[in-house]
Amino acid sequence: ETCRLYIAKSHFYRDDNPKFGLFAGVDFQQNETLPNPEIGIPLVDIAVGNYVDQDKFELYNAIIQFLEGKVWMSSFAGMQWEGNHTTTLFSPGVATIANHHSGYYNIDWFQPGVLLRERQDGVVEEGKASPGRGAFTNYYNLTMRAAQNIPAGMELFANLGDVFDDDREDLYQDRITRLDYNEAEDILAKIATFMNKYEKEMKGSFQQDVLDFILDTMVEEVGGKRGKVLRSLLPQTPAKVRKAIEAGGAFMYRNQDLVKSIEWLETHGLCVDYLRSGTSTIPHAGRGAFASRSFKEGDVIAPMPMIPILAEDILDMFMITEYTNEDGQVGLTYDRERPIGQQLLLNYAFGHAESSLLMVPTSPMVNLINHAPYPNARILWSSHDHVGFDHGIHDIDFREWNMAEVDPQLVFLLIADRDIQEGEEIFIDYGPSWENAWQEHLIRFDEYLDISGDVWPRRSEDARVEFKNKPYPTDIKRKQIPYPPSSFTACFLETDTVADGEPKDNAEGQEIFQWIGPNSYEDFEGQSLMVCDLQSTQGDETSGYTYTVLTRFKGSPDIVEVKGVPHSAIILLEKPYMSDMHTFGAFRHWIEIPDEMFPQAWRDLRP
Ligand SMILES: C[S@@+](CC[C@H](N)C(=O)[O-])C[C@H]1O[C@@H](n2cnc3c(N)ncnc32)[C@H](O)[C@@H]1O
Repeated sequence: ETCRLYIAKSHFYRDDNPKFGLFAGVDFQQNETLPNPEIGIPLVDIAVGNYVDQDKFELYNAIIQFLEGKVWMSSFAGMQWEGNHTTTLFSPGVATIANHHSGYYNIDWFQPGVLLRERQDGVVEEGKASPGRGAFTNYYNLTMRAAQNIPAGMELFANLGDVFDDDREDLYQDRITRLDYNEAEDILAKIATFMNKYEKEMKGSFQQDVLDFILDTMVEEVGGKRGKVLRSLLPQTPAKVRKAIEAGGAFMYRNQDLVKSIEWLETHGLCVDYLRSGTSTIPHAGRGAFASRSFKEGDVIAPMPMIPILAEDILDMFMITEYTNEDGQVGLTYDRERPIGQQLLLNYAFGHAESSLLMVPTSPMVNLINHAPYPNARILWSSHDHVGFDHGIHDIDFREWNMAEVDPQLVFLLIADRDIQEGEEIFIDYGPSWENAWQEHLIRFDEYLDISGDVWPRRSEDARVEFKNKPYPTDIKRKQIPYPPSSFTACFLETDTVADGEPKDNAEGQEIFQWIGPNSYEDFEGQSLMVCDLQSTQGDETSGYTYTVLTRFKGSPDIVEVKGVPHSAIILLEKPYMSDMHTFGAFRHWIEIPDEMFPQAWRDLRP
């Protein structure tokens, strides 16, 4: 069977910083989505502000800085309204294990996949309570796509976004960046056109003279150190110019070692493409991971590189109050006396009762693996050097790991515990403490049923199904609230001023704008999502519905009107702290690492 994604030693691998990377096992065409749509877990209001004690501050600060390198902007998954302060997105799989290259990227987010997702059958039932409500994430279908044609064997590098690159400008001052390469590609293209055109007239060494002249002139034009950098990125002989064009440009020509052969990946890498997502076969468990091929007992189903979280209580959540100091700056107070729960990420983390260390898996689909008391798979510490594993770390207290410099290499292997058929759901044993916690949760849930009955408030996802093809109600005097009480409408808005001759203000004196995009569903981005209030609707079933909406543009206090917003650009989302995962009493427990494999040096809580 073909393996579409491998983990192997990265282009950035160094003996003192053994990084692994993600590689394409097949060709991907530009804009093609990468396999294995993932879940996203919102991290809501995680902050050092949780920990005012000075002795803890440093550790928690280090944890947060480390995590910041692993998370994404919440708007990529349309989850920016989960909380009021700082929400970030953790998405395992491709988004987390692909490295970043300052000079290049070949994958980036395909945002509409999650923003316009439809309900996944059987995960939760509309209007019905379930002990699983709020215990697993409701963000799924997160995919990345090829930003260019990617040949089989190539390492994948993610686009961290222009904002991120701008922030990093200082950091890159001595490095070659994407912008340098872009410039080099432009020059190379011009050189190639010129040389093609005059190839016949230019004999022998004359070609070289002309190339030298072009390079000298261009470098002079750019000037200084950057000019020299640019020259170093460009092929220096006519023959090399031809080769660079064949290789796909200046970057690809200089970095041919980024493309490995499939034989190399098979020998030096591990496949991370043997699991698929689906609705779990266990009631109330949410989604699950299913085998996409058969396994023999003892086979590696997937390697599981783990992200460490050095203190479990960083996931505690508290009531937050805003205050304004004398200088008018707004700050947040985390009220440690008023805990309100724990981050959803806790349910995806592996831990041990005698330790405050948690670890979250990062490879594709493995976060979907559910618990069964008689499982078909188990975890082991990896001894595969393909994924750069450091066993020395077992002997060091985790609070002394040097995370600022080196990513700790913690890798489990998921092993088949018996023969497994293609299509079977994969289970591991989450351990007795998890099982006990779940049983206690079921008892509390029965009490909930006694008091509240088997009902659950409607959610935006329910309404998304209802209004897929039918117009949203826009009656301003709404006697009845047409949407679930926890939800609000948001619109993908790119706008322009109205055409000449049309009214520029409405009856309320609000400025009017015209909706201009994004024109295709593929281009919808979380960044352009704005809270919007639907005022009126035009059109019909055949022509399609459009809406006039009120909104506020980012950073402006004024309400404005936008007309011509199509039905497909409107989405229902949950208000801050109102989605299922914020439910008070929702199930929270980490997955237990078997005692015999949990290192002694990490047991900081041992009595
Ligand atoms: C690591 S996640 C597994 C993926 C999760 N099912 C999802 O849809 O994202 C762990 C969570 O899955 C659910 N879960 C896993 N095994 C379960 C089981 N045997 N019974 C009920 N819920 C289970 C619980 O909510 C648990 O906290």
